[in-house]
Amino acid sequence: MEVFPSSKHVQAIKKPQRIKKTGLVVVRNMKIIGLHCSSSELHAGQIAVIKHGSRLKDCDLYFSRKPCSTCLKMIVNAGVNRISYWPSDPEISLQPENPSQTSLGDARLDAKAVERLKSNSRAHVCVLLQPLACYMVQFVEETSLKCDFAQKITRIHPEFQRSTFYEYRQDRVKEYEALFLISSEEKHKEILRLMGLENLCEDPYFVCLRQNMKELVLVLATVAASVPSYSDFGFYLSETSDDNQQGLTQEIAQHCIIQARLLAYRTEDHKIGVGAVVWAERKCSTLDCDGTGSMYFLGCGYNAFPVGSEYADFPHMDDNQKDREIRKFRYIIHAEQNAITFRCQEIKPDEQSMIFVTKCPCDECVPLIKGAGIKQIYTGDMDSGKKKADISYMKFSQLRGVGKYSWQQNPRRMSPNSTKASTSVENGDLKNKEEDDSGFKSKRMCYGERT
Ligand SMILES: O=c1ccn([C@H]2C[C@H](O)[C@@H](COP(=O)(O)OP(=O)(O)OP(=O)(O)O)O2)c(=O)[nH]1
Repeated sequence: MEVFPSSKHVQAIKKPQRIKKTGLVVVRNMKIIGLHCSSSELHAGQIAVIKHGSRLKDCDLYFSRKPCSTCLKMIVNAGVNRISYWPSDPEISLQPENPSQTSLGDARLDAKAVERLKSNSRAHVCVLLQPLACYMVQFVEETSLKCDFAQKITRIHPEFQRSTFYEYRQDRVKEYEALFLISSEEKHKEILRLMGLENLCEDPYFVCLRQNMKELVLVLATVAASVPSYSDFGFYLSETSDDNQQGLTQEIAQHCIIQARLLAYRTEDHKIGVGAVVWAERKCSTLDCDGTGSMYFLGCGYNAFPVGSEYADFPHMDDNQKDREIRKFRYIIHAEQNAITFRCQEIKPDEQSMIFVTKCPCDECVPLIKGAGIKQIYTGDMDSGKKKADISYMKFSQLRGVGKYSWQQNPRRMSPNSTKASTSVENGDLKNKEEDDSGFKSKRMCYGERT
């Protein structure tokens, strides 16, 4: 969340600030009800209080940094159940070279106050960092290379398959390591001690902790590399879309589809994981106190059997297995279906709502998305037009009235000389040929940034 891209509007009015952001996930009864990100004015915990108020009672909060005393006192006061945090530099930085205005002395005082609040609060404040399952990194690597987004690039640029993918991943690893890890082991230990985590400073606990943190960063980077800003690929309005609407920037669209890809790993279908995230864009920008800007989270889901069912309750067979009676399709709840069922807010008809889904929505889901009032779909369309015995993907291309942003090569760049290119729709924007040519020069433009 903390790497949620700023909207163009925000970038234009605010000078870029070197603030290390904090991400926060709010969970109630095992369901995500909020995804937040600190802004230049507010910390993530403060944003959660503004957005959820006393509804935070009994919620579990997951912070990407240990919250400061200002945030902690308010969320403890709201009656949260558990606060978990990433064991690196806390919200008020304890790194001496940090350019923030707070002095190291103040940061130490705050760390002490946080410890006091922690020991006197009913909420359980802890580090939740389990070792990854065996082969998880390898599994994520293989499935990332096979996912619809990487596959579509590979069809046109076969070199992407391995070498370029790994180059992309390496760039992401560097970016995320700078954000989430402390390179010096000694400095990391010192910070852990100041945060009251001296028990993690001894080996083998310290080595294991750093190893787990590195592996998680690698998983995140691998998933992110499967939806890269590669060549002229991006989410562009499908030819069959009749909507002339404003799409998101490529950066935001890619960020949200990466969230969906991460969710897909929670699947209960051992053959394929599908993830879906629903966001909406607020009309009134005065309410944008969250680091996610005018975007706010509505819901998310992944493909799984009905809530409460056990592994052996339902069949797990697929289309390739002969006996139709014992196939999974009549039982499994699709990612979009879970996202819509467990949404935490209403879908407002006058606002732009959008679903990000890792697989082309099937014939069960297409009418559901439209009926729910979702205005845009961001997805891969590799399965579009496939007719199978139990699950088909015929309705997506026929869908009207919903903006379909499919992962593809920029349609205008594919035929720069054709007359169609001069009036084609890029993320809903009608542009003339002059603007179009400037898009070739500017990477931002060709990725469909809004102007
Ligand atoms: O819009 C959709 C479509 C499918 N799914 C899930 C349901 C199911 O768990 C899986 C089915 O995917 P698919 O159609 O690709 O079938 P498969 O299991 O991969 O079998 P096949 O080999 O026939 O492609 O994807 C969704 O969550 N949303």
